[in-house]
Amino acid sequence: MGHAIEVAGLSKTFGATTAVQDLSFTVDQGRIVGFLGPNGAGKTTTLRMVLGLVRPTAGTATINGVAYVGLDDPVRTVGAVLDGGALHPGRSGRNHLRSYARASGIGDDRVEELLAMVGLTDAANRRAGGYSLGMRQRLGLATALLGDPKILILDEPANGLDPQGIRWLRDFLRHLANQGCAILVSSHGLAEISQMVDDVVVIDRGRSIAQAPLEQLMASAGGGMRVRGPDVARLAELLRAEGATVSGDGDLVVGDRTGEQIGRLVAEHQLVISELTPVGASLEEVFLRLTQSEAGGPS
Ligand SMILES: Nc1ncnc2c1ncn2[C@@H]1O[C@H](COP(=O)(O)OP(=O)(O)OP(=O)(O)O)[C@@H](O)[C@H]1O
Repeated sequence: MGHAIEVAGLSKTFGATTAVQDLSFTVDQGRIVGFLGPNGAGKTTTLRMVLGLVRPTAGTATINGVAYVGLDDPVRTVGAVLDGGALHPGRSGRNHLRSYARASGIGDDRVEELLAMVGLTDAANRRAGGYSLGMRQRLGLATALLGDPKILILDEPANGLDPQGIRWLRDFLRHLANQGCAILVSSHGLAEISQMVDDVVVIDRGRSIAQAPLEQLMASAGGGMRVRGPDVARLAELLRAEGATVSGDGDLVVGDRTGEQIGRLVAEHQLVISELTPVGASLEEVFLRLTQSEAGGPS
């Protein structure tokens, strides 16, 4: 089966500005992919190209193998929230959803189902203009999900959410992914979405600078993994034998293995360790290091 979302050699220039340059990545069913980059990196432009709102200068963006404009039933195939979900401030949350539902031939029972899913049933008759940012984000999500799409594209969904809101979003998106949804979420900060994504695509000035499962990215871009415990000397031998970078005597610092890889080796050889933790670099530092290492120019 093809990819839910596939971006291949995608580029977009606006006059002299190159917003996106030769970008390629995929999103598969059941995965949540974080699309990361500082402000102006080209995230929104990319999402808009995937959604057929901006025409690429070069390359392709497809949904289930076809361009968005060629989809038979876009509302039931892909849901998107751009701009935090634009809404009519005078309308109630329920009427907002009903108007979108009617435009797509979707019944009012689906509206009620979604209000309950995003926790807005009690606030459904209040003016959406008076909603908190978190409530507006949830109304946007509900709108995107009206057609029960299996692909979801969210531009900065965590923006402005408090920790509780971010946690709610994380659980909500994970639930959808577990049901087979493919989800692409953009963010300008890694910390905001680190708890909710499986894989990350990092872009800077329109170009991809890293693509990997989050854990792998942390292991390679961060300060490594620290291991403590009675059997670290034996573990160091084993790791060196398979070519890993290992430093330290008492505590080991392993530069290029994920926690899972080290854990497997420990289990395989029945070693005893007391601690296995990522070293030093916070998520934000990892992200800054990745984006700054590119600042010297193309390699
Ligand atoms: N319609 C447009 N006309 C001209 N330039 C544009 C247009 N849209 C985007 N750009 C430029 O393209 C670059 C990428 O912008 P884009 O909005 O895609 O970045 P972003 O990563 O989404 O950033 P942000 O998080 O700030 O929205 C920026 O330099 C921006 O000024």
